Amino acid sequence: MAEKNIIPADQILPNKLFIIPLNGRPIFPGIFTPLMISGQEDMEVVNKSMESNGLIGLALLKDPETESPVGSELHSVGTVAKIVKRINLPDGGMNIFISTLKRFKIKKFITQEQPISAAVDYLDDINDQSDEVKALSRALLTEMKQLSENNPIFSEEVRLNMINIDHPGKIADFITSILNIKREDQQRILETLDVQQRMEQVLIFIKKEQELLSIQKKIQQQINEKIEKSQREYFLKEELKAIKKELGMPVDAKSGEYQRFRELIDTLPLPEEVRETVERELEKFSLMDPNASEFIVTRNYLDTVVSLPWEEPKPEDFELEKARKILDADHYGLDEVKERIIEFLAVRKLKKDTKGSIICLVGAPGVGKTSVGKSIARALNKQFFRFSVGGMRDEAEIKGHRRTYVGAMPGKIIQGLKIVKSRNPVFMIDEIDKMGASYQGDPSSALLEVLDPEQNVSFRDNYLDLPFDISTVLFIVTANTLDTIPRPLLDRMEVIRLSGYIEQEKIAIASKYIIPKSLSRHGLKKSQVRFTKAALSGIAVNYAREAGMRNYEKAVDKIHRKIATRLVLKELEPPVKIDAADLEEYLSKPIFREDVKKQAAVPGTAVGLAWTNFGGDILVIEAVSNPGKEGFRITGQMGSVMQESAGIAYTYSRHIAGRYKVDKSFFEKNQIHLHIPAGATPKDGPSAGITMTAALMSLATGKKLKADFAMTGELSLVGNVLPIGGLKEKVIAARRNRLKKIIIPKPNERDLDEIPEKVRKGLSFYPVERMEEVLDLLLPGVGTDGETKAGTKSGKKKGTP
Ligand SMILES: Nc1ncnc2c1ncn2[C@@H]1O[C@H](COP(=O)(O)OP(=O)(O)OP(=O)(O)O)[C@@H](O)[C@H]1O
Repeated sequence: MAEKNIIPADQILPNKLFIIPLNGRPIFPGIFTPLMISGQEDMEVVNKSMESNGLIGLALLKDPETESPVGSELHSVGTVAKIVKRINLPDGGMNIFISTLKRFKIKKFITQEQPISAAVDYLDDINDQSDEVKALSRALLTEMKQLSENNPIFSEEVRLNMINIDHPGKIADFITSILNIKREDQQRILETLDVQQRMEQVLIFIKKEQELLSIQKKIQQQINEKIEKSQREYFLKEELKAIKKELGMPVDAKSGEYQRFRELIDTLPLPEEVRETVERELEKFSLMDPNASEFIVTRNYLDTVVSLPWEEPKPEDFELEKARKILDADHYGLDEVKERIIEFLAVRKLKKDTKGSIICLVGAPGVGKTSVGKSIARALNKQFFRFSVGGMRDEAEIKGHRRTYVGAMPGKIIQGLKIVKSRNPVFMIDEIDKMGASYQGDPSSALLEVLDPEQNVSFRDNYLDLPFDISTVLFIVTANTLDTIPRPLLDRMEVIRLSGYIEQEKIAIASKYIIPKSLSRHGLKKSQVRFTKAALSGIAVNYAREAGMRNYEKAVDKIHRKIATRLVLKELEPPVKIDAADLEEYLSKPIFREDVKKQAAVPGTAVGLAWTNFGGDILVIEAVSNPGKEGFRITGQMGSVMQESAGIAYTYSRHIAGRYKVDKSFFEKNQIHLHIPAGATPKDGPSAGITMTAALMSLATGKKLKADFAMTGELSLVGNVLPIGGLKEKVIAARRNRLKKIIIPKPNERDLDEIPEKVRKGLSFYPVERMEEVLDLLLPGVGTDGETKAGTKSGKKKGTP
């Protein structure tokens, strides 16, 4: 205790002190710090005190802005300091190092004006030994430690300093002096002599500081994260760019695309008008924001333009012999078709000018139109592209939409060229006979533009809006019938007919082409399945009696599918033999069981031959009578021409009835009903005239017509038999249905030459000029002699026995 009161001689503190006003913050006792002295009066104070004891008083100005302060403007509690070192600065100022010793309180000013001097009392800490103070100082130290750990401002040195301070009051003083607190608060702490109170105040400030610090940290962290993220992205992007550059890849999507377009436009042989437009578009593209919707539109447009085959096509190079071989290899029969195609190709080779050639392949579904088209492409060594215009109502499908429409696309022609990447491909346009028209324009006129050699040199697609020469494209169009093809289109085409197959041909096509193709489609080997000839013929007769091969192909596929399943399930052992008797098991009951001859075995029925979109077909016409009022009724979806034809048949039958021993009142006392079964299929045309008359006459006479006969021919009102179309198809149909005797109009006799020998074989043809001749053949001996024979020279059997 005695030791504590011993004070070093140089620290015996005087009652009177010169005072230096501080405008910053108060300086607490127990601190060693530099202090800048700039005012003249203050320097004088320093000098004076240096000459005596070296002690000065430091007191805080109440208002930091005070210019030349007087004593009363100072806080009354200050700190006495010992000047340790004085350094005079070259600019006339002064820097002193001071060690602060103790608090004082101004009792009275000796001089109010500067240099201010005052009589002072020194103040001691009070209440600094209690347990609370000890606890508080521990708490202070802990808090401070935490604070300094989280904040680099409180350096290591400061931390050490604190640990070495043993006096509780000094700990509080030291912490206050380094905390970031307002000067007034600091002054208040300076004035607090009760150590416990002082410490409590300081603790609050530490807490505030900690809060501040944690907020600061949070902000700092957020900023760091943001910076880090953007920096990270930036660096990654830069790195990616560098990698791409190294690999020679485009550096960003847009510039990559731009570069690609640029290179292509520079190298492609574009016509002048095209080049100008494309350059303009590319310029626009380069200035566009990649996120703008227009950007995609322009990019797609440029992409379409540069993807088109602008290069002049190489001259056609094919050998006729080779072409023939390819056609032969791909197709069975079709000799006439192949011949026509070879002729067409020969002219092409001689003429060198390949512009404006259009082949139109007409025939029933499945007769091989598509496959012939593909074969032509193969023979000419050209790309093949096929699209259908069936049901098309909008000309934009052919000519494209204007680019102003959302989702606009080029038409089929340009799309096709883009796909085949060749200027002289074969384009097959299917179902040209089924094109529609609507308010969206007439696709047939657009097609005319495409096909017309005068116009297609500079074909202009709406989307592209640039001329493109498509005259080097070889167009092949297909149709089931020529009737509905617009005349101007038809005039420009070279029509080649495929007329359908007879049983023998179907069997040959099936075994050579359809079955091998179907086998490989079903993963079967040739050695695993064997069809007998009877089976092949059974399919043709009972399941696929139409002109083409479609249903035949489907039937074969069905059989193969089932075989494949059974082989996998090990229900069958290869090789599997398919005979006629097995067909029902694989294909269920036959579709065509009923024999035509049986259908037509009652009076009032007659077998006609028809020619529809599905090829040639047979037509059984039925008539019945009911006693009652006279009348005539027709059913069976007849078109208007056919209805007229029926009317003529009725009138003419009535007219000649008397000559065939028909009761005079038969037509007056009976209602006659004429019907064509398969009523769901629309039928039209005049060629059933003689058949309807034959049916009515059979009804009227009550006699069956002679079996085995089929017929076709238009009937005029006075009984002449007029020529018809599609004879070949009709004959094929008759043969398919095993009808051997065919009555045809005499003028059609010349068409018989077109019918291949193998089709005609075994058939008899009866060319006729008059209806009476027909009836002579079908109802022999019924007509009154003399009258019926009138004018008959023909009606004789003609054909190959
Ligand atoms: N003479 C033939 N020689 C070889 N295979 C043929 C012959 N005729 C038709 N085929 C085959 O018959 C199937 C049907 O022919 P394709 O698809 O060419 O008929 P299509 O006339 O184009 O029919 P659609 O009018 O329905 O398009 C094909 O598998 C085809 O190879």
